[in-house]
Amino acid sequence: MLIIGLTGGIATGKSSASAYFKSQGIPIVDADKIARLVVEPDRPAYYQILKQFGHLNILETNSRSLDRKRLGDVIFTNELMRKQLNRCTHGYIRREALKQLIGSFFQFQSIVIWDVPLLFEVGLDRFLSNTLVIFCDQTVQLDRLKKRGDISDDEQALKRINAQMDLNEKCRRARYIIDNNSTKDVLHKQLKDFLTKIQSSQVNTLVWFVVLCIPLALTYGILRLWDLIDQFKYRN
Ligand SMILES: CC(C)(COP(=O)(O)OP(=O)(O)OC[C@H]1O[C@@H](n2cnc3c(N)ncnc32)[C@H](O)[C@@H]1O)[C@@H](O)C(=O)NCCC(=O)NCCS
Ligand SMILES: Nc1ncnc2c1ncn2[C@@H]1O[C@H](COP(=O)(O)OP(=O)(O)OP(=O)(O)O)[C@@H](O)[C@H]1O
Repeated sequence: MLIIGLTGGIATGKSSASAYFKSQGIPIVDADKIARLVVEPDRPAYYQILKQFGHLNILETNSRSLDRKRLGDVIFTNELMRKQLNRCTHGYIRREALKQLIGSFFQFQSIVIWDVPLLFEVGLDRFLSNTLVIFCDQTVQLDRLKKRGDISDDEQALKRINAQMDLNEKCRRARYIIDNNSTKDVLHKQLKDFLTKIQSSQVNTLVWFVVLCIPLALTYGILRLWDLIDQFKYRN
């Protein structure tokens, strides 16, 4: 199974690229989605966040859920707190992502897209030979970030952009780059060409399937057990 690490800057078009890949029948392991899942009330990461940030009013008014806007405002203006939040969440995000990747392997998928905004920041590129960066100029990025609605001014938007590795540096480290300065149609055309190129370079995966079957099944079992132990530990 070919795992393609998809990344970019905030609002450069990762989700738009993922949506295209999904429309082509390719499974997506989405780190942003997983990050939402692992902080739902009563999950272990939820309790860790409450312990670290509970004094900062980070719950929604009439529910036990995290107020994501408020937590975002806190961590995108404070590097130390951002690192603390990463420590509370990243281990759980990695574990869930690994489970989903193994799940795709056992569904005989030949390609999986792993959409990880912080792929280079957390060093995941060391394990992936196929990394794809969705790039656009910073003026376009700022414009798209503000148009999306949750951020109103340049200062706030720049804080979010600067909370990540410089996009040009990500492009330097990537194996493939897609320029998303133009329309979505142009983006889709480039992604189509990318898929054609990558599919033609695939080797026969049957041998790998046989070799990896047992170790991956064991890893999956261990990850499930680890989840159960964590749930039990935090509930009591
Ligand atoms: C801060 C939170 C609550 C804001 O939630 P919100 O719904 O407003 O934004 P969302 O989760 O959709 O993220 C939007 C984008 O922000 C950027 N981003 C998110 N977290 C981080 C971070 N810790 N550092 C730098 N950039 C980040 C990414 O580009 C992401 O695509 C949320 O992003 C979060 O829990 N972040 C910590 C987990 C994490 O690192 N997620 C990124 C996936 S690895
Ligand atoms: N080529 C394009 N033309 C016009 N709008 C675009 C294009 N690509 C993306 N957008 C828009 O820009 C915004 C950001 O795109 P998208 O959500 O795909 O980025 P992202 O990298 O996944 O963002 P995040 O880092 O927040 O998860 C969205 O509103 C999207 O519809």
